[in-house]
Amino acid sequence: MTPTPVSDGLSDLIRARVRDVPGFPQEGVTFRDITPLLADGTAFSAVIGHLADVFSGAVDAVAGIEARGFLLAAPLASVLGCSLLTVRKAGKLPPPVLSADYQLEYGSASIEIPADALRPGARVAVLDDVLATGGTAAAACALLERAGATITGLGFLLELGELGGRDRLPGRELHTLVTY
Ligand SMILES: O=P(O)(O)OC[C@H]1O[C@H](OP(=O)(O)OP(=O)(O)O)[C@H](O)[C@@H]1O
Ligand SMILES: Nc1ncnc2[nH]cnc12
Repeated sequence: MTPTPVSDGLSDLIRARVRDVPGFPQEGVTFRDITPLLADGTAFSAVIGHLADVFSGAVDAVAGIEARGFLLAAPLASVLGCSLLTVRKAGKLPPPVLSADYQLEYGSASIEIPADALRPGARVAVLDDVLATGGTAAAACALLERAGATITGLGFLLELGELGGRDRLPGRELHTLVTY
């Protein structure tokens, strides 16, 4: 993949458009709300353009993690002209599925993909809005690898550094646009 530094302008724009909400969804958590960024077409296009530069020519599929990961993965797959794969919360997909359980910063959950989602060796980029504890992304990578994927790298709009998500993803190529 192309090493693609995030420009100061893009980094500043993202920070300006992310709203911090202390105490949501529970005491002790500061929620990073990306909806103002999504509402700014210039900022959102710049984010997708940056991710396209990072993953251009390096992937066969982009996997987005439900729900907010879809918001990045779908436009990115469209720009790259590659497959879009949706990694869904449990119970949404018809069988046969592959599943993985994981812990969140505020709860636990399961994700699923269709059992025949990928051809063996497919090069996959995993996309999500936030890297927090890394549990979701680690589970998604494990699940996709069970389905035959080669994980090219992971892309995140935001990384919450103090939650140590990187440590759950050793040896993975991580691309985060802004770190808090
Ligand atoms: O690094 P982690 O600690 O695993 O947390 C990151 C995940 O948490 C959020 O999803 P959430 O499960 O809140 O779902 P949503 O996208 O449907 O809002 C976020 O969109 C990531 O998927
Ligand atoms: N603090 C946070 N803000 C937004 N999304 C999150 N996903 C996990 N932790 C989060």
